[in-house]
Amino acid sequence: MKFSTRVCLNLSRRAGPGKARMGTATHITPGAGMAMPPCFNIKNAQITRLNVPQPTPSPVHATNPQATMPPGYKAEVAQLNVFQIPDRVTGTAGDKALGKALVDAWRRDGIIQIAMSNKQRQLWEDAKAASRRFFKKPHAEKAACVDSQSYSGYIASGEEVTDGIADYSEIFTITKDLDMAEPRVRAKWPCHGPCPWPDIEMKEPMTQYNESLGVEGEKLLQLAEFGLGVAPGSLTRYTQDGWHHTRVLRFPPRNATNGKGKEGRGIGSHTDYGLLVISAQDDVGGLFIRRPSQEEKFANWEKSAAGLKEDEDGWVYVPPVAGTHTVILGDMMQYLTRNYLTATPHKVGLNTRERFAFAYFHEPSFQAVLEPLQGGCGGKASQLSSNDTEGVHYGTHFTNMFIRNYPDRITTHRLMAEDRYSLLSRPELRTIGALPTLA
Ligand SMILES: O=C(O)CCC(=O)C(=O)O
Ligand SMILES: [Fe+2]
Repeated sequence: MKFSTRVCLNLSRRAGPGKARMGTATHITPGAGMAMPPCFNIKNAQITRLNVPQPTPSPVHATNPQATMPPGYKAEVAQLNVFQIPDRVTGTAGDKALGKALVDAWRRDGIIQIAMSNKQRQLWEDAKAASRRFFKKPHAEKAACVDSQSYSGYIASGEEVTDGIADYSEIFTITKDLDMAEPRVRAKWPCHGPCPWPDIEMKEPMTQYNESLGVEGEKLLQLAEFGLGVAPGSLTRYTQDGWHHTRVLRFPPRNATNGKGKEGRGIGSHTDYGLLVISAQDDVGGLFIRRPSQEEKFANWEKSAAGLKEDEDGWVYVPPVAGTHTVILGDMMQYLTRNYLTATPHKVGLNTRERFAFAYFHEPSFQAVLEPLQGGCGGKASQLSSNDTEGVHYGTHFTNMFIRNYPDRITTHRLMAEDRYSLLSRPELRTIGALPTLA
């Protein structure tokens, strides 16, 4: 069987692996015309004393955040602190206090909000302009952006399925962009291959924005290590050559869909699969999350959490705040911390206007075999399931997710036809493990 690297066919489906839940916000109401984001409340005072830089001023998108909530949804409205992340994390007292504040906020709210630097803000504007340009292209041109070896490329509205229902999101996925001569591509590693960029106008700004988020993701992991009380490197050892990837997203207005999904639903409830999800949204509004809860248990790497509590109460709406990224947690963070930090269930509703967003996934290496952290976590990490003795191979978790999400995509057919899946158990695909003893 022959495969071209680019084809004009895309039948992807997101059948399932988990998504679901949300966080709480903290509590300063931004006033109309306020120049600073609603930042630093109680913890703030403490952070300021420790010389953590203040956030750059950025206006909130809406003077009434509630007003941006998609119609037909009922949820509490989050009012999140905006944390300022330093240019470098070196282990100062300020870094340690900030790490603790971030971990506390994730445990309480399931989500944090961080200020973009001026540079990042420019990169986000450029990436957003490129996204708008791309999604305006004729369908055939977008649909040609598919690759038979990687899961990078275009997914039309209604093609991805979460928990059995089509999502209305239109997506361009960017995984590690590896050319055909790259040894892992030549060795036919699952999911490894080129990104089928439509043009340089898309490639350049997206690549630059993603690289900047990669730096942010590493700093957040370093800070999280302090906050968790584990040895430096306990998390970042897994992200050498991390399998970071991005979903560039467009959501149609609720009254202009193609009828394949469910009225008003953008993406169904799910958790994402790696360490951190750093997101930016425009001023339209659509994201909901669930706060961590003792009552809501899930382990998406074992059993799909897709659809979790989707139509139940308890959701928190995350209104757009200009000049900020939000950061939620993925399955591997939950696994590593044995439920001390839990993956954040979330979902997206359709609004009256089209909405553009980015979700950047800061991930372990494809080759990483993760094992739960030893120590730290305030001594409160819990038992994982009894069959957890071998750790989790991230590359297998990722491949399983994408096969399940896109069973009809050319990439899945080729992976199966060439028996690439069996390579996942080879030692050369499992070269990054946990240190024998940590902390
Ligand atoms: O649109 C958003 O804000 C989030 C998108 C999302 O959850 C995803 O792409 O997995
Ligand atoms: Fe997500």
